[in-house]
Amino acid sequence: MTPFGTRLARAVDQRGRFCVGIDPHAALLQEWGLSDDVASLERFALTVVEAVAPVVSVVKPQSAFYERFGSRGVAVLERVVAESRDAGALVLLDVKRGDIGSTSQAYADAYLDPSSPLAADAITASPFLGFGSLDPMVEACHEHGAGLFVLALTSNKEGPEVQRARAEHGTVAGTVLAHLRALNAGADPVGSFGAVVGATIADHDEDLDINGPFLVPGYGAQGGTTDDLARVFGAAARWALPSSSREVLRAGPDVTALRDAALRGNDAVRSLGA
Ligand SMILES: O=c1ccn([C@@H]2O[C@H](COP(=O)(O)O)[C@@H](O)[C@H]2O)c(=O)[nH]1
Repeated sequence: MTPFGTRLARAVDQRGRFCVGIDPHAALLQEWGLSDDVASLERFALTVVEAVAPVVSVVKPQSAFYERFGSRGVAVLERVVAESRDAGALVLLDVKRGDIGSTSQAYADAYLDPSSPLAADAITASPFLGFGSLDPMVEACHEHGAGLFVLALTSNKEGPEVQRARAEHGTVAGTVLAHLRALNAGADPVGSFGAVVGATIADHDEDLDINGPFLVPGYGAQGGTTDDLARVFGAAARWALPSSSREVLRAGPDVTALRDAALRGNDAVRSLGA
C-alpha cells in the first residue's frame, strides 16, 4: 500500500494544499434555508462533496456534526467519506480520538482499516493519554497506508494551558512533535504522521521540522490569515495544509459558488513554502 505521505504529496502537487472542512453546523443549515434534520444534513454535506471533492486535495469532515444525528447521521458521514474519495479527494476525518491502547486499537479498526465502512485516508488523534497510547493507530497507518494527524498546538485559545506546559524535555507540544519527527524519519517525500498546528496560535519556539504534514485549522473563520501561515510555520510551511470550514461553506448552497470559494482558498495558499 502506498504510504499516506506519498499519496498526500501527489495530491498536493496535482490539486494544491487547501483543505475544505465539511462541517454541517446547525447555523449553516439554517443559512442555506435547510431544516435541522438528517435529510438536510445529507443534502448539505453531499452538495459540498459535489462542489469541492473533485477539485481540492483534502476534505475534512468533522465527525461531531454527523454524530449529533445518531446512526443516520453517521450513515451520511459514510457517504461523505466514500463519495469524496470517489471524486479524487483524500479524506481526513476529524474525530480526535485517543484512549488506552486496547481501545485505540478499536479506533484504528474503525477509521483506518479499509474494510471498515468509516475508513478514511487519515484521522485526527489526541495524544493526551500519552503518545504511546496511539501505537495501534500508528501500526494501522503502516499496515494500510493511512495517515494520522496528532494534536500539538491547536487553534483554540484554551490549548496553551496544556500544550505549552513544560514536560521532561521541553513543552508537551514539543514532545508530541518529537514523536512525530521520529515516526517520519527517512520518509520521502514526506511522512504520514502529521501534527495539528493552528493558524491562530501565538508565536512559539517549537521545532516544526518533523518531515511530516501539518493540518492547519483556524484559517478563515477563526481569524487565521496567510500572513499567520508564514509567521507560524516559516520554512516548515512546505507541508502545511490550511483548512477552512465555515468560511467556504457560507458560499453555499450554490455548487458553483462553493467550488469557486474552494478554488479561491487554494489560490491564496498556492505559493506557501514553495
Ligand atoms: O485545533 C483545532 C483542531 C481542529 N479544529 C477543527 O477544524 C474545524 C475548523 O472550522 P472553521 O469553521 O474553519 O473554524 C472544525 O471542524 C474544528 O473542530 C479546529 O478548529 N482547531
